[in-house]
Amino acid sequence: MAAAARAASAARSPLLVHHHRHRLPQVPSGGGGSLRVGGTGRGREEGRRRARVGVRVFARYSQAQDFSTRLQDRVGELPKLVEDLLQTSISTGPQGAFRIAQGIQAVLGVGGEWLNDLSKTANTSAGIPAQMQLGLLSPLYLRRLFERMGATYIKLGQFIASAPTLFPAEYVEEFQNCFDRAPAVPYDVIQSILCEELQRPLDSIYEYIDPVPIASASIAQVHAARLKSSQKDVVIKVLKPGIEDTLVADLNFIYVIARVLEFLNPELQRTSLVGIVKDIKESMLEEVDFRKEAANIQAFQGYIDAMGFDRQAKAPFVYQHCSTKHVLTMERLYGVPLTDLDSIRSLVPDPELTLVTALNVWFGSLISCESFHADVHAGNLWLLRDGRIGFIDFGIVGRISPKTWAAMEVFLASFATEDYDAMASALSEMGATGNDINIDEFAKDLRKIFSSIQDLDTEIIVATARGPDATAVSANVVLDERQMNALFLDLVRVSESYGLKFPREFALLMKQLLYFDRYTRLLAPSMNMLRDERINISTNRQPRRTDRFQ
Ligand SMILES: Nc1ncnc2c1ncn2[C@@H]1O[C@H](COP(=O)(O)OP(=O)(O)OP(=O)(O)O)[C@@H](O)[C@H]1O
Repeated sequence: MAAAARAASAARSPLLVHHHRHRLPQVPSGGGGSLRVGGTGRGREEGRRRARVGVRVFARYSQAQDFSTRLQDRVGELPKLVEDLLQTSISTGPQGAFRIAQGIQAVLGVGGEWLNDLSKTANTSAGIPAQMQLGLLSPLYLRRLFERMGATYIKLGQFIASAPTLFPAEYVEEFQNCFDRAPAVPYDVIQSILCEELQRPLDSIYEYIDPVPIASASIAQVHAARLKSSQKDVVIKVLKPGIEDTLVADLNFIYVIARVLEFLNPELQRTSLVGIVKDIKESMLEEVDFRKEAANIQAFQGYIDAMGFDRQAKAPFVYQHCSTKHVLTMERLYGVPLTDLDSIRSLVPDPELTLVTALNVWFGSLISCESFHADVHAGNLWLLRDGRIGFIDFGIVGRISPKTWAAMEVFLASFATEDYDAMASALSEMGATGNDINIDEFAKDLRKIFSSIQDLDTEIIVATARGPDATAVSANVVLDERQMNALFLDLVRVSESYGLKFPREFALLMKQLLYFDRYTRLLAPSMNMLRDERINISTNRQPRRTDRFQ
């Protein structure tokens, strides 16, 4: 029987490779005798039942043995792990314990919501709905938990939403809704942060500061102000108090979890979990360093000037003398979002040219600027009162490698000409993992996905044309964004089913293109953004005057 059990168990579990080294456990045998598989009638049945029990017990035992063997193999790495964890907890300080307490509170809060929702479904015959089955790990409840946990997790949620190549589609979709609005910090607190950061009396720098913020998100709060010296209108972006410590404590906590998980399960090293966490940590800490944002703004303005785009576009001027790591004072831009068609019509005679300009400036930055603006949602891309395009919020920027951009260009050209074979080849090039890909089949699947675009956007245009009222317009815009995201997720899902794995920069780029696609449907419905000869996507572009666009 032992041999039979071992053979049966080995066939099921790949973990049993080492089992010849271990003694078999004592299997409970009921009547005291040894297990028998053979025999007749009830006896044979009983024998089989016991054998099954034996196999299960054996498999569990084997897994435990296997686990401990793997741990033993890694004992040598233990000192490094302990040292790493110690250093991390020292750099976290007492804030760590405070955040754990807040975390428990958040888990209890969302746990209560889950139980409440669960009790509502208890009277129905359908059982627990699929979206609740994973408890607090279900996308909806995890998103709510992240929102309660504040800045780090909201940013993490936004990272998940922008990385369909790394996370499951349900989570990517749900985290699109990650709400980044937070209660405003009282003005007297903001005032004391400003005094401390700028090291001078505020009335020597600013003529006035509006105590009511223009915006308050999880990380920063923005106030309108006027400079004393030049009487220029500015905005002051202030990092909220305690945000950096919270971020460090949270990211250290996430790092510790990732490090321990990887120690316990070396398989995870292949998914480079710790590497991903390190990258997230780095990019988040960059976002709270406004000197980086200031540098991004200045690099972008430098690119605008160098390319002769200064009459078409601008980024806000940064006032260095009243900016620090945690305070960013910049020129106040006045304008309307690119989705506000009525206001745009009142500012420029031809909204289509506005869009052409925005596209040329942005596409040009992909190759001619050290980084590109990677968050061109309508709140960050404005038509200014003087007819120029204003780019704001350079907290998230991307950098694209020449290899990805080369494949991306072929991808965009094939998209414009609806050449799905070329698109399949370009995507295979970009996400290549060495697998053989059936390009014909892949191309057919891509055609199916992209043929849905046309229907989806017509709705938006009709709704906008008929509804002069702004709320109707924006309601449609939200719907549009979700559909576009779904489309992109489809693209990633189908590509992955062919074994492709895209770099994150591809997802970042696609997301921006989907925003631009939306603006195109709204501002220039008859224009094909990828085929229009006024729009220069190619890397062979030469710097030139672009006055003809406006
Ligand atoms: N230079 C500027 N001129 C005018 N308004 C500005 C300027 N910069 C920021 N704002 C206003 O402040 C808001 C928030 O600024 P910003 O986007 O930089 O902060 P954020 O915390 O990254 O916000 P979000 O996450 O919503 O993008 C903007 O949506 C805009 O209304």
